[in-house]
Amino acid sequence: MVHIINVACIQNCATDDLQGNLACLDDLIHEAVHRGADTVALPEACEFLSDDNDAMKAHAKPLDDHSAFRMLQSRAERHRVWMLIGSLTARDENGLMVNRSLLVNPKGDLVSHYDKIHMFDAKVPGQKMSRESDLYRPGTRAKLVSLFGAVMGMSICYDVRFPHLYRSLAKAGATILSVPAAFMQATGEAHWHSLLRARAIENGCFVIAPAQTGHHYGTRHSYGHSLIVDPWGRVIADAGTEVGVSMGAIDLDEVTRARSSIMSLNHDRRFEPPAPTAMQDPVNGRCGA
Ligand SMILES: O=C(O)CNC(=O)[C@H](CS)NC(=O)CCC(=O)C(=O)O
Repeated sequence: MVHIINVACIQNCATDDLQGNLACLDDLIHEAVHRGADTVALPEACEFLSDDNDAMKAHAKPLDDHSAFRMLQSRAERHRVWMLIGSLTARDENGLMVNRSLLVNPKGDLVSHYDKIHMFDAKVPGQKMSRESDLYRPGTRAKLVSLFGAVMGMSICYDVRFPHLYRSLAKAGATILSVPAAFMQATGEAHWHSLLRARAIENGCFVIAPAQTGHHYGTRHSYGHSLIVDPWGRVIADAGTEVGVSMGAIDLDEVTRARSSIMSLNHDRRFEPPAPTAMQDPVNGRCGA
């Protein structure tokens, strides 16, 4: 097993200009390879974002007819790198739209994919209501993949708010967790670093989180700050807010070090859930008068 993996997080700002987005990604991938990356990680929805649902639907293609997928796959092969395509807007075997994360090996073969499980249906102040579930068919299975002999658990963006997903990935053997994202500016400022560091610390895992940044359209801004976090919770790469590439060396011995010091991953205990209390306000969890 390789112990050091040189990961590049690509940080871009997708719009509804597919060719422009792909040209930008192509340049950034080139830069990442030039800087010594053996693994290149791209954000969620890295190839296309539009506020027009009809444009999203028209863009969503099955993988065998997906020009962005074909282009990125060819770059993995050309540069002989592993590529985590954080996600593409695609269609499944039944023609339903999925927010799909893909791992491509250095030969250009698609090794595995993961469909985002948790749909971002949210009302953030100052933003239009987000209803991801209007467009996408949510995934129903968690996925592990092998990367240089390390086990990586896949996820996407809003999934980061559901810690039991990562617990199950770590329990099943993951030592790296991928969380590609297009996190909102407002929620990113409040939550992004904390959520990612918590997932790393509580599971003794590296977290790789390539993210989108900047102004996409209308009122939509992404937070940026693509992060790589080590299993002790140290941020080893933070891309800030510019479009670009940030690099981090993943030393898998850090997983052993963190887990042999704090063994919380092995200290889970079964317990009875608390009985619901009639006295509690179901919304705020406060005791009734
Ligand atoms: O729309 C697409 O096609 C791609 N999907 C996304 O960008 C998704 C749904 S809008 N974004 C998030 O999950 C942000 C989560 C977030 O910001 C939070 O949890 O605070």
